[in-house]
Amino acid sequence: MAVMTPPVVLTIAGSDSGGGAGIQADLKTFAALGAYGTSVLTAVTAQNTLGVTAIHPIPVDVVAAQLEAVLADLPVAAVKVGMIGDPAVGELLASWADRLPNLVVDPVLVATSGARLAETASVAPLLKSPCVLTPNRQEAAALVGEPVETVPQMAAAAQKLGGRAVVVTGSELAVDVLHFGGVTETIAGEPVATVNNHGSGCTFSSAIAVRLALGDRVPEAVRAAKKYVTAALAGGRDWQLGAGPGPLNHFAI
Ligand SMILES: Nc1ncnc2c1ncn2[C@@H]1O[C@H](COP(=O)(O)OP(=O)(O)OP(=O)(O)O)[C@@H](O)[C@H]1O
Ligand SMILES: Cc1ncc(COP(=O)(O)O)c(N)n1
Repeated sequence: MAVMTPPVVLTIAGSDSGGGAGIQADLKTFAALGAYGTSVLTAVTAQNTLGVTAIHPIPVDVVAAQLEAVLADLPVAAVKVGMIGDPAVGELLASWADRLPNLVVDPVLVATSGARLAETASVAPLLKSPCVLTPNRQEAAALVGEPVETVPQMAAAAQKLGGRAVVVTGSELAVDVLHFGGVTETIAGEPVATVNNHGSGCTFSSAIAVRLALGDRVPEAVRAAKKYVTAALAGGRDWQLGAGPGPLNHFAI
């Protein structure tokens, strides 16, 4: 039987040893949605559902070598960027941006547990690239320098941030705001009552990258990713993995 070649998607992000967020969430999302996942590690975190106890940034030349190795050999159709632990890596990725197709940037700054994972300066160089930017409200507030709590404030922030498109995510509000092609729209989902939300942003941005790799336009990709993250949150509502906020169930679709 002939086997179809899946689209190749790349995640450039940090490792979460607890498996719920970062590279691990990204690769599970790619697999669940039918893409072949590749990865460039920017940092190793010692982390579980309770918090982050150590962060080891990967030296910029080793990040560059991983990126070159993947891009030299595999037909990458979309790229998701997560945690960037070092401004030099942000500069490196910005210099490569025109060779990173269907770029989705999740400006990871603070973990759900409250740990600082990266500084705004690390992601700043990439903000000028033609990417789909997916900040949560806290990250959007840090990037625009204004409070972002309400849906109108999410819309204002989405319009201020540049790039190909911006989606400000609303976490437990289950409402996101997309600004694309001069149009701002609210994307409302079903709220899921769960404590297991660790890695929801990583999962959402990775799902957008897969859908772009499969040929969706940005609004369709964002809507499909919203459906997927809602299903993965609902599918992990009742399981217990770790004593803190647990992971999503990426294969509950
Ligand atoms: N309880 C929930 N019910 C429904 N949708 C949710 C819920 N929590 C998050 N979402 C959705 O998950 C997606 C990711 O958004 P969120 O704002 O949680 O990202 P984030 O805070 O960056 O995540 P993280 O930092 O945990 O990786 C968005 O589409 C958001 O609406
Ligand atoms: C390596 C890594 N990348 C991203 C996150 C954000 O995810 P969350 O906000 O759900 O903790 C994380 N905790 N760890």
